[in-house]
Amino acid sequence: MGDHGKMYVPEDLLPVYREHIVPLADIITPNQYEAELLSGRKIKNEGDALEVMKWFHDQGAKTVVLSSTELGSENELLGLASSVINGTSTRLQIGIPRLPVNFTGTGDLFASLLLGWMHHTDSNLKKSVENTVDTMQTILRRTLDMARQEAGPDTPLTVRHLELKLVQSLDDIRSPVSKCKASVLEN
Ligand SMILES: Nc1ncnc2c1ncn2[C@@H]1O[C@H](COP(=O)(O)OP(=O)(O)O)[C@@H](O)[C@H]1O
Ligand SMILES: Cc1ncc(COP(=O)(O)O)c(C=O)c1O
Repeated sequence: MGDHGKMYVPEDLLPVYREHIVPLADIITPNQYEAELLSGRKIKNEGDALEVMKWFHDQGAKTVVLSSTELGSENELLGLASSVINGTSTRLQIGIPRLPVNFTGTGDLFASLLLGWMHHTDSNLKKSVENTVDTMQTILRRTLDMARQEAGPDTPLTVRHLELKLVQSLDDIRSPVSKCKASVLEN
C-alpha cells in the first residue's frame, strides 16, 4: 500500500483495504506505515505495536507480522510478530540489521518467504520469521554488493541496479543461514 509516509495506491482505496480486504487475510505483513494507516493508530513504542497487532487479530488475521518498524536503533530495524493459532498465542520481536539503501519489492518478498515458511513449519511463527529475515538479509546484501560492482565507484545506485537478486539467491531461499534470532515477548 505504501511506505515512508507515502501511499502507492490511490488514497480512496484505504477504506476498501481496511473494511473489505483486511478481514479476508489469514496472514498479514504490513510495514509500520501500512499498519498505522490501516489501524488508524501511530506506533511510537512497543506497547503501541502490540495494540496495533491486536487490532489486526480483531479483524480476523491469525498471524500479523510488522515487517519493519523504526522502534529499533540507527543500525537495526525492529520486526514484531503475533499469532493466535488454535488458541495458542505467540508474540515476538526480531532485530534486523539495517542496510544503507532503499530497496523496492522487499515487502512482497518478505510476504512470500513468510507464507512459504509458515506452510513448511506447520505455522511455527518464530522459525518462520527467523528464516524469512535471514533470507532477506542474504538477498539484500547480495543485491547491494552486485549493485555496487555494476555501478562502479562514481555512479549513484538506481532502482535498476538494486533489482533484487532472486535467481542468484535460490540456494539461500531454500536453505537460509541462521543468524537473526527472534525473542519471544511474555504477555
Ligand atoms: N534497508 C534495509 N535494510 C535491511 N533490511 C531491509 C531494508 N529494507 C527492507 N528490508 C527487509 O525487507 C523486509 C520488508 O521491508 P519493509 O520495509 O518492512 O517492507 P516494505 O518493503 O513493504 O516497505 C524487512 O523485514 C527487512 O527484512
Ligand atoms: C505500486 C507499487 N509500488 C511499489 C511497490 C513495492 O513495494 P515494496 O518495496 O514495499 O515491496 C509495490 C509492491 O507491491 C507496488 O504495488
